[in-house]
Amino acid sequence: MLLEIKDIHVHYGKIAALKGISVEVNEGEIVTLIGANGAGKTTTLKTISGLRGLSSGTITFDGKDISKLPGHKRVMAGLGQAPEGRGVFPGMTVYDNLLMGAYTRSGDFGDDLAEVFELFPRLAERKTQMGGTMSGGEQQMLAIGRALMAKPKVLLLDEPSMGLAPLMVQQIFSIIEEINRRGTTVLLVEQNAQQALKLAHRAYVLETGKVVKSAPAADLLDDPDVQAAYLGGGLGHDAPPERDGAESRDVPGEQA
Ligand SMILES: Nc1ncnc2c1ncn2[C@@H]1O[C@H](COP(=O)(O)OP(=O)(O)OP(=O)(O)O)[C@@H](O)[C@H]1O
Repeated sequence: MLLEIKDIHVHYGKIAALKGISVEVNEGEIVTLIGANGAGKTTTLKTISGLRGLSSGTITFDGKDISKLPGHKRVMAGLGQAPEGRGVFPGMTVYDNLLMGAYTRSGDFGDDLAEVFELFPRLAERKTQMGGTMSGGEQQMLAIGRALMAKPKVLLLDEPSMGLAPLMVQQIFSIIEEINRRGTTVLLVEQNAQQALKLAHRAYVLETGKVVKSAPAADLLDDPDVQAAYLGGGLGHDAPPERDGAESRDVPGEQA
């Protein structure tokens, strides 16, 4: 197992946000955490990346206990993050934003930059544009591209679909699938349960700081409780996900 979160408890002051969450991520998987607002999804991700401290429990990554490691050392160990709200540096160019993602590395990263531009042709076109003037979807691409520049083993994604038009959500999700196909493990937090369950291999459902279900994502798409609570009251799903990623490299230039 590549990443194991075991029985973590996290507090904001006296408020218990996570009450014993356990999540496992195997190498090569896309795992998603879904749940209502306030369930603890973002807090789980922040705790894994080191932005929040634990009250108890352990986080093991690549065989090592990283529970007490500072955030930048977790990035160096191979945990990359595209945070909620994207965190793009608004006054820096797209190119410089991407270089910031490689700050933990030494040596040549030209090949990685070329790969990011291949995955996101839009970023290549807009290299010299200021990050803050990019559209919402483009900023999401930039945040993911920047995280990839650290060459992560696991990519942590916090609500990449937030605020984006459906077509842009499709594009971002097909690129995430392609990134995974090329070898990066993904832990995805999503409000958009339908899309997340179509993309992921396995999923955990969080409610008020606890895991209430975990199963293969396809099973949860068919689960009546999950449909009622998170999938628009049983609208169900349509076509199965594209798993070959064939279309993800020549994404048409849509605005969010
Ligand atoms: N900085 C904070 N201070 C106090 N309480 C917080 C803070 N951040 C989160 N919480 C609380 O912790 C709980 C979990 O929040 P979290 O943001 O992890 O949920 P979430 O599942 O990601 O929700 P959303 O989908 O709305 O982002 C909520 O009750 C929230 O109010």
